[in-house]
Amino acid sequence: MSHWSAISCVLRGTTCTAYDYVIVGGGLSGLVVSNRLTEDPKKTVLVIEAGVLIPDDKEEQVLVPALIGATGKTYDWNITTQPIPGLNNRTFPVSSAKVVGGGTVINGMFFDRGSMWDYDSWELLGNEGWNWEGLEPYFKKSETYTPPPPESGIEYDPTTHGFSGPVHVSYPNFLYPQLKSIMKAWQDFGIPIPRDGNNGNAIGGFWVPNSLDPRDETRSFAKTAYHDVSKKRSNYHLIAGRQVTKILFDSNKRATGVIVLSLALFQAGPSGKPHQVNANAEVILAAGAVHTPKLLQLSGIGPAALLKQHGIPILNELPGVGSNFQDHPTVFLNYNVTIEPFPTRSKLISNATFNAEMIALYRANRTGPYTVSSGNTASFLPLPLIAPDSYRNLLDAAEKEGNYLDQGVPPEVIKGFEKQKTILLETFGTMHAGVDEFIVSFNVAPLVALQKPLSRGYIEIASTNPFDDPIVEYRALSNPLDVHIMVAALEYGRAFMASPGMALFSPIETTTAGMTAEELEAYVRATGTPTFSHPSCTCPMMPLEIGGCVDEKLRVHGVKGLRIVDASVFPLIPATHLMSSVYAVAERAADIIKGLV
Ligand SMILES: Cc1cc2nc3c(=O)[nH]c(=O)nc-3n(C[C@H](O)[C@H](O)[C@H](O)COP(=O)(O)OP(=O)(O)OC[C@H]3O[C@@H](n4cnc5c(N)ncnc54)[C@H](O)[C@@H]3O)c2cc1C
Repeated sequence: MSHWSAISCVLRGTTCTAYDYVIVGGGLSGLVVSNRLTEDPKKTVLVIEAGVLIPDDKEEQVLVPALIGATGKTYDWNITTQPIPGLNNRTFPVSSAKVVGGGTVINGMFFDRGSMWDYDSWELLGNEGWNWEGLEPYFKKSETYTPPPPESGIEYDPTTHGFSGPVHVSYPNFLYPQLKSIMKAWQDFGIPIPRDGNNGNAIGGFWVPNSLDPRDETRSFAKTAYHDVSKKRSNYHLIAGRQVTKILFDSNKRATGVIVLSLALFQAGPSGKPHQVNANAEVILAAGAVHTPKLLQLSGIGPAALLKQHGIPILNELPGVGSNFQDHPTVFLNYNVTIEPFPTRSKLISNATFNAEMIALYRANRTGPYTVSSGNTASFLPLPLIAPDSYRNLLDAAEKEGNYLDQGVPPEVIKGFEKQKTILLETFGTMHAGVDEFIVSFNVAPLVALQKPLSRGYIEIASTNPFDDPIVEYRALSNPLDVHIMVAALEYGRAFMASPGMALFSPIETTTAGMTAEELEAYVRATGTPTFSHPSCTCPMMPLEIGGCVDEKLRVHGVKGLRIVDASVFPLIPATHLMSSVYAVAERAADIIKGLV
């Protein structure tokens, strides 16, 4: 179908057989890119999302910040990891959203950015322009930032924020008072306190805003921010509840369209005819870090051995597809807080009367603890700060050791990892890289999350059935340096909890009390998790010869008319929660596709 017949088809409002751009995945990145592309009324765009479009009247659990997690697994793919040897062969649920809006519908609304080095390291891996300077304009473009009120005492840097973008970013009008005491204790303990952690200086402890609309204290997410604007445009179509099962190519390896199916049609066999949609310009993958590699592999793009194993004809051998999998492993320290502050989130849940009063307060005035989602403070700490006496030895040992990659990893992927490792180890010895996220929440529960893992996992298809879950092999803590850093982070966290600034809570360490470093390692392996809900990096933006999947214009190596715009293109996971970075990457991707970058 030509461009002009596609236009006349969308004007009739029916689902067409062809569009200029077909976008797979209506999550965070898919909704950003489709919105920006449909700014040009001459371009037609179809977004295909496997999950549902939540009706407006069913949204309270999504919109009310303190109800995060209330939808359970309703809007998730419900995949389970493979047993993880580094975590005592335990399995875990994989955080992967399945709904229009993707992760932004169910996430913790934490809205922070990494440090400059997090993004500059992407450029060092062969991606010109992908650095802090190149991304800051897109961080700004995506947000409407509402500064904290002066009486909150929170400082901010106006030069780094955007004030007219689609996503509302603000602080809740209620801040748990204990967070101020914890922030003061961080400062007294020697943790740097930058003025605004979102201005590229995300080293130390700082206040973190949320993806929160301050006009009514509700979640601001990709559906409200981007889709609700796009849907008023006649050149924008979205189909929900349908899965893309294959990308189609012509004989010149140009992506020409996709096959769309529902599970019911798939199960109906030959009588359940799949739907084919053609793309006149490009197919754009925005299916997220778990599903983008799966779809490429099903379509004949991936490691040759894997495709052969499943009898899939090789369209384009691309060893990096599904490799380089990263996330932020986490572990809690356990404390009894003898002088417990009031309120806490636990009190909200356990005290039915107080809870009823607070939800009523929120419904009536949009104030109180129900305006708070997952939190408003975090610290990102470099290795020389948390392990001043041992960091040099740890890095020297890691440099000499092997790569701890899985057996059979293709040579290109090994080369890419070695390059990443050199960059990481060099910077781990400086104050520029946050290796440990240390949170002490409003429940005064300390948690550490490893920010820059050296362990690498992978995503692989389990079969040729597109409705089968992919194999999610985390391989978390397979590299010993990761465990050493987590143990150092626990020891540092424990020293902080015993510091004078925390005495007002009188915290008493429980399970981990008195544990040696060896015992703490066993504790991490027995109780840690592989994820902070940040799966990423599985189709990295890097040159082909070092295991990359996409080039710096986000084009899939070796084929035409196919790009990736989601969290899978990060070459290295940044030391931050991922949402604002995915927004910025998707905004930049849209400008690249428009030819503006
Ligand atoms: C529970 C949870 C909590 C989180 N908390 C935070 C937080 O507090 N702060 C923060 O910064 N980040 C957080 N994140 C991370 C952040 O939300 C994600 O990094 C971000 O949403 C990733 O965007 P994406 O576009 O790559 O993928 P997604 O937003 O996941 O979108 C991908 C979409 O593609 C669809 N899809 C997949 N395969 C197909 C197919 N074959 N056909 C059609 N559609 C398909 C999926 O259903 C999904 O909707 C959290 C994530 C989760 C899941």
